[in-house]
Amino acid sequence: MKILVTGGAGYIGRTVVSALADAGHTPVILDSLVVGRPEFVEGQVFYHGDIADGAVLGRVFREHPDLDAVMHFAARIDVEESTRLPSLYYTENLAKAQVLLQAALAAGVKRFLFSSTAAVYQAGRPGEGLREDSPLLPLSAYASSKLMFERVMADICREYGAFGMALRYFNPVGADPAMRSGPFRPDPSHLLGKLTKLSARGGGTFTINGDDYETRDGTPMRDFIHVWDLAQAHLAALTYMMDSAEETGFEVMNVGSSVGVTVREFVDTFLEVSGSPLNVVVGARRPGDSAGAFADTTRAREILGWVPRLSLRQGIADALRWEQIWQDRQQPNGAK
Ligand SMILES: NC(=O)c1ccc[n+]([C@@H]2O[C@H](COP(=O)([O-])OP(=O)(O)OC[C@H]3O[C@@H](n4cnc5c(N)ncnc54)[C@H](O)[C@@H]3O)[C@@H](O)[C@H]2O)c1
Ligand SMILES: O=c1ccn([C@@H]2O[C@H](COP(=O)(O)OP(=O)(O)O[C@H]3O[C@H](CO)[C@H](O)[C@H](O)[C@H]3O)[C@@H](O)[C@H]2O)c(=O)[nH]1
Repeated sequence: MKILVTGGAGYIGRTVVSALADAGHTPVILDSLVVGRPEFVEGQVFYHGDIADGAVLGRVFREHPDLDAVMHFAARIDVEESTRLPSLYYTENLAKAQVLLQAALAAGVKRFLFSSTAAVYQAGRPGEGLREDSPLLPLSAYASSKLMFERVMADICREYGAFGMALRYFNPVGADPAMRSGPFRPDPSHLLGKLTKLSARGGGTFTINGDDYETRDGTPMRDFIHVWDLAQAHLAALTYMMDSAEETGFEVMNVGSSVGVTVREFVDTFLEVSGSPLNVVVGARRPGDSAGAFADTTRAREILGWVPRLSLRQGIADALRWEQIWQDRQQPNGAK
């Protein structure tokens, strides 16, 4: 199958591009490189442009009249930034996504897969997994823009007789196990990114943001999903949409490991896997943080036949290995 992958020069999109190619599909990447990396599109079918640029979209759909589906990853993803610049997030993640969706439908591409997020949910009850019908409470413009586009998609897919799916990712970790892609931001704010950078520097102090939450050790809980398992969920979703050939529909599905891991447990696992001599301290809560929860992935298991296979330890190990490779690639003359 031939798939248009927006955001295919980014972390998750590029990893899915590799998974698609490994499975014998043909990815066509559309990315503005506003964040994504030119290295990730070398050797790929690549269109450099914005997802809402009519001229670029015209070229993509004219030159690839045989596209079977769109996988839409392109977005702004910084939660904190979205609280400062909500208009940017509604433009990029909602308004532009609608332009892309309608261009795809007008070109006759009737299967559309969208990257949504667990950030749309209200924090769960301790010990209970979040289901797709659990209460929603997006706390940032980022999360709201994702939830709003889910709804736009549901309505427009029905109007056009198309099939849409939104995958709500929990916390992706790791890298392509074949090391073709991985996290690349120089100054990551998320948990594993920060730990990995400290470890690469040979040590330092890591601060746990609060230990007075209602969890088993007081630190927030998250559900970490290996990015390669996440990529496999996209393949399963693609097969499912193709098999539903004549159907109009819209499905929402959680993609997580179904295992709740606290920040403290995560840090301990990281220290074991990396062997890094980090100094771990407890600081204040991060504003806007929640006690968190984990995914109930019954729907993805039953409907897509998808189950995660890779452990958190492997996610951490792959992230560490990727960090080394990525740093070396950024220093082509061997200078460090
Ligand atoms: N990384 C996570 O933790 C996470 C969690 C939940 C959901 N998601 C979702 O997964 C998707 C991919 O995330 P990621 O981590 O790979 O992010 P990323 O920033 O690495 O990749 C996003 C890509 O989209 C491109 N892009 C952004 N705006 C564009 C535009 N207007 N036109 C064309 N290209 C544009 C960027 O250049 C980049 O290559 C996003 O939709 C994100 O909301 C990510
Ligand atoms: O130095 C740090 C960094 C993080 N944390 C804690 O680790 C947990 C996880 O934080 P992340 O920033 O890694 O991830 P979030 O669960 O906050 O989720 C956000 O980042 C995710 C990517 O990791 C997704 O993008 C998601 O949509 C977005 O809400 C939080 O309790 C956070 O406070 C620390 O204790 N210390």
